[in-house]
Amino acid sequence: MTEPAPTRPAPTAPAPQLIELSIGAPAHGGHFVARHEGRVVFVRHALPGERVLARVTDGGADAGFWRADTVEVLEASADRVEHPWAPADALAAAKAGRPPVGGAEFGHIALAAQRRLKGEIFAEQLQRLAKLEREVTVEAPEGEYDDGLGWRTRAAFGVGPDGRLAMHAHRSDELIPVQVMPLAVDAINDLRLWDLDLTGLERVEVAAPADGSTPLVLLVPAAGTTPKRLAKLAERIEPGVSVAAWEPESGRLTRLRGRTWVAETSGAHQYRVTGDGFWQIHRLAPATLTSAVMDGVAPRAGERMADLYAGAGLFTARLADAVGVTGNVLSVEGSPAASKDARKNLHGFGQIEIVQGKVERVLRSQAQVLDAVVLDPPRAGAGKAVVQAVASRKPRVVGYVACDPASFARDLGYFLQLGWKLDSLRVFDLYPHTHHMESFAVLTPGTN
Ligand SMILES: C[S@@+](CC[C@H](N)C(=O)[O-])C[C@H]1O[C@@H](n2cnc3c(N)ncnc32)[C@H](O)[C@@H]1O
Repeated sequence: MTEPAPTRPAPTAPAPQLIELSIGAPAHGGHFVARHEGRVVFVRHALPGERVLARVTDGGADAGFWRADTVEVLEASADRVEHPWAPADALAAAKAGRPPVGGAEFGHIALAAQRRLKGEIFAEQLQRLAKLEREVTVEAPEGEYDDGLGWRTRAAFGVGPDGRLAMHAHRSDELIPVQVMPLAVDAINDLRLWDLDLTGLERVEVAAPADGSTPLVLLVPAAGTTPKRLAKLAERIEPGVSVAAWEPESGRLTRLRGRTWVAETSGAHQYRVTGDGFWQIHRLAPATLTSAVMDGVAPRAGERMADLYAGAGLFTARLADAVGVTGNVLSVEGSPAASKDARKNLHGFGQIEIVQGKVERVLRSQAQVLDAVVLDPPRAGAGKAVVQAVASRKPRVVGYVACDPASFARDLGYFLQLGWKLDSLRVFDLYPHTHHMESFAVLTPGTN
């Protein structure tokens, strides 16, 4: 089952506040399916086979389904463990009379069971959306800590009305104070942002490269905050860290101290990533995914390739190394800032053509023949038009990196309809303690 679309008709009558439920299968989106008087309830913070008391967070007499958060476990699964992060622990939060923060909704599940459940969810999406039966095993990235913590090189925080560091509850505007975030790398926690009075900010975002190079703190000002106040705030942040003011609506990025970008490393390459530009979040993701892409697509010297949704050029550089000076890599990225970074990062390669623009438009305007294509779209996936445009270039192989099993399965369905087959699929647990996962599929022309 898939997480339902966010918009539903407004309920006209209130649901009971607390209900007792028997928990069934996992559903995509971090929920588990239960039924109450015949109605489907999507329950968070539970486990299959459990009996729980849950608070209805979204429901009404005429609603097609309800949502609920577990507040007490009446019969626990053997896979239930102590949550590693108190603000995200639903049971502790219920006792304290507040909702849990989002971002670690699988923390109550043993890591091995998290991966097993993710495999089941992925397989269900394949079966439902691509009509493909396949068992899915979820791999831990090589070098992962055994507690699955300390992986996030990027973190975004809110600021509470008292000026303290906070995070949002799931699907809510409510801000819950937070301190140490155990999912983050040490360099983020070492900043001790929770000690600061952040009044005047709406949000703080931190990027801390896995190789230990200088972190960047982005201060997102609340309306009316003066440049003087931002400069004062920047002074209070640990020395040796870059600080910039960032206004997401205008895209304006103002240097307050150090640089407005971080230097990331993957293999022999260095990448500049400006502001909130995209970089894979797990400290091991760049190596894990690059190695999967290179093994799966096996680029050959002299080939013509495309790296679509290329970001700062993580895969482009490695593909260019492999095809060499007689080959060619078309690197397409939609964000002007990320594309500018890619231009800087890849300027040493004569065989790379960087194009800034939407993939769907660029593919329409370029008639280049392609031997192989790598695509790594955002959560919404590539969509039918891009799949058709890619397949029409008749590449020998397509490598599809995906962070959402539902949009991937939908796009895979389009490839299958066009006479392509799924050669191999790897799913990686690059978001431990959350319901998210990352996958890499190798697709080739021909039928399964
Ligand atoms: C999941 S990230 C992958 C980036 C890169 N492959 C990496 O691993 O670092 C997706 C990228 O696609 C870009 N993007 C989103 N929609 C796009 C579109 N329609 N056309 C081109 N790029 C797009 C985003 O700006 C983002 O950089």
